[in-house]
Amino acid sequence: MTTRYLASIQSMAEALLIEHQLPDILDMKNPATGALGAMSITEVTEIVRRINGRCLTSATVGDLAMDATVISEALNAMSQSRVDYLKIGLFDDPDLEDCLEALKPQLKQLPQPVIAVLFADQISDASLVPTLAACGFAGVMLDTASKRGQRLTQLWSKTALENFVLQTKQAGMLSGLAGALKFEDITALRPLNADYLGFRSALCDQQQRTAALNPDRLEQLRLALAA
Ligand SMILES: O=C[C@H](O)COP(=O)(O)O
Repeated sequence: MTTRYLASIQSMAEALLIEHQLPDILDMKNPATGALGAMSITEVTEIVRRINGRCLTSATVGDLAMDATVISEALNAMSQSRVDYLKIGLFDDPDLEDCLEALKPQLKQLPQPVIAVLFADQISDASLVPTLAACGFAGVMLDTASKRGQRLTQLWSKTALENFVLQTKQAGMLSGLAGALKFEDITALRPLNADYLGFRSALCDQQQRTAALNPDRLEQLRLALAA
C-alpha cells in the first residue's frame, strides 16, 4: 500500500511548480519564521483556490505562545482561507494544559478539523494524546521544533513512534510523522502505518527547508513511497 505523504510549500510559486505532481496533502507554512511559521492568509487563500480540491490542503498558524486568545484569533483568521486542515504547534510550556482547556469549545466549532503538532525534541512520549482527543483535535502530527538538530528517527525509538501512532489511531485521530525526515527514513517508518509522513527539508535544494522546493526530489519521494 502506498504511504500517504504531506509536502510543505512556502509560496504560490512553489504551488505552481508542483501543481501537476501534487502530494496527498499540500501543507503551507513559512519555514523562515519557525518550525510552524505561518504564510499570509491571503496567499493561503489563493493557493487553496488554485488547487481547487485536487488534493487536501493544510496550513499552520505560526509558532505561537501557548495563549488561547492568541491561538484562537489565529485559527479564526486562517480558517477564512478555506484550507482543509488547520495546524497548531503545541510547545512544551507550563500554560499548555490551560490553553488546551480554553481552546476546547472553538476546536469543536471551527468549520475545519484542527491538527495538533507535537515536537519530538520537546517531549518523550505520547502521553498527551488522550487529552488531545478529548479536546477535539482531528489528528496529531509529530514534528521537530528545532530544525538544526536531530531528525525524528534519531529522537524517538521505533517503539515510541509505534506507540504514538497506535494511541493516536485508537483515539480516532489521524496520525502524522515528520521532522527533518530523509528518504532513507521511509523504510523504518512505513511499517508503523501512520496516516501521513511529512516532508520539507528533504524536498529542497541542499536539503535546506528555507531553500527552493525541488520538483525532482518530490518525484523521487513519490516513487520511494510507492515502491
Ligand atoms: O509538516 C511537515 C514539515 O514541514 C516537515 O518539515 P521538515 O522536513 O523540514 O522537518
